[in-house]
Amino acid sequence: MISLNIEKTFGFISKEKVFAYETEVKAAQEMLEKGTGKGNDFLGWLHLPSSISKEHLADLKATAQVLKDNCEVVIVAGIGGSYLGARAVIEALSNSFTWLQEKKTAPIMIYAGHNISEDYLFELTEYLKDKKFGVINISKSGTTTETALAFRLLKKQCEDQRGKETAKKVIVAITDAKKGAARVTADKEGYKTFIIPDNVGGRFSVLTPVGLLPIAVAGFDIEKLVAGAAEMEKACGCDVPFDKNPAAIYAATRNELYKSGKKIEILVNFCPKLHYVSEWWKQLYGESEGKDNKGIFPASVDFSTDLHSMGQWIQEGERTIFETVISVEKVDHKLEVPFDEANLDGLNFLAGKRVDEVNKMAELGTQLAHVDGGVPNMRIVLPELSEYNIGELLYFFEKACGISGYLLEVNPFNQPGVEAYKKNMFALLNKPGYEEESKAIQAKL
Ligand SMILES: O=P(O)(O)OC[C@H]1O[C@H](O)[C@H](O)[C@@H](O)[C@@H]1O
Repeated sequence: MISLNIEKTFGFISKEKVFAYETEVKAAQEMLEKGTGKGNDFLGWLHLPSSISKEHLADLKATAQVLKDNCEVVIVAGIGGSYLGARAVIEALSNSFTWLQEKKTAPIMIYAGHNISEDYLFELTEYLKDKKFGVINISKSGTTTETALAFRLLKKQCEDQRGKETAKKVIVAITDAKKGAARVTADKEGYKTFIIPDNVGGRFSVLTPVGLLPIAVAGFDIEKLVAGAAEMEKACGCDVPFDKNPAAIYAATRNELYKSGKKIEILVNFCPKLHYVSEWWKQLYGESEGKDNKGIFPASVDFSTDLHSMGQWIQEGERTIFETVISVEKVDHKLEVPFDEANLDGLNFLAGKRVDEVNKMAELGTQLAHVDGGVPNMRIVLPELSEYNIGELLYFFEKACGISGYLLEVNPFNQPGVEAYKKNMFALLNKPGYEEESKAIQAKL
């Protein structure tokens, strides 16, 4: 089971102040449970893990098998909540060099629809020219420009290369039950589809087919992932006392730190496979809390890599930051530092030690240095990088985010600010229906 340690924040905020949140956190928990808070039509994620049926998982696994059997490469087309969860889990669990391995046990997973780079899309379509590829087209609204544009290209290429019949088999759509262009296309073309429930927002959708299908295609055990999340659903439940409830403690601690002037939270890992877990976490907290001119700014670093770049800022820059470190207790493989007779590099003091021991000392040394430098530090320990532990971690962050947003008194489940750039982009591109906006924006240029 994953665990949370907040001891290293106590030099900056007091334990009493954190525990003083107990009543407020309870109220936030009850608002989530009873659906009486802001954004209460988006609470479908709350009891999602415990409500996923065996039949649903079997359907996802069967579809994943069709893609595995018929594709060397699968493109996950989506943006924001429609791709980050899948990518976070897949990269956390995959071999670091999976796409270079000769013997493949699952299709190569590639992501698209999360940018509008012509070079990215050109190079992708070039690469796919001699590949048997399939596409998972993911969009809750079904109208997101980035994803729709990539899918238009990929659909055409898949049909041209593999024929309409095969394309129908290897293209899967995950979208709204009724609305949106992705739904219209899927129904017209006869694609296999999965529904994103109305009451689950994009950034909370990793345990819906949005995350589960790509994760299953990549060869990972979605039953264990869901079981881990369900375990955490229990551990963070409304009935669990404050001092035993990790989501409650995390939400309270970060809000108290925020009140004390720590405006930026940096999510830290010492394992590059967790890079996209941080990207997922940034969307979860950034879109949920950054509104009404409030909210902790969620940032992330990969250590020890970024200790050689951002380390200086974190150690001695403006003291408005705190860190939340994700630490992985047990690594998957064993590699010892070899003894070298000549010792030209002077590394014989490490000979015989596991590489992970060196990494763990880097981690401990960093924590002590940053705390000494004025950076409060929280620590989340994952026993190992497994489906089960990752499932726990995802739900822990989701639940804490719901509580934290209510503590901050914002609606954690909307994202009105995201529309501003879209409106301008459509006006600049003369999208039908944006005639007035087009005129207004042209006048500004
Ligand atoms: O799934 P979609 O409707 O395509 O949305 C994808 C993403 O883009 C939107 O603009 C929102 O900011 C995100 O919350 C969402 O996850």
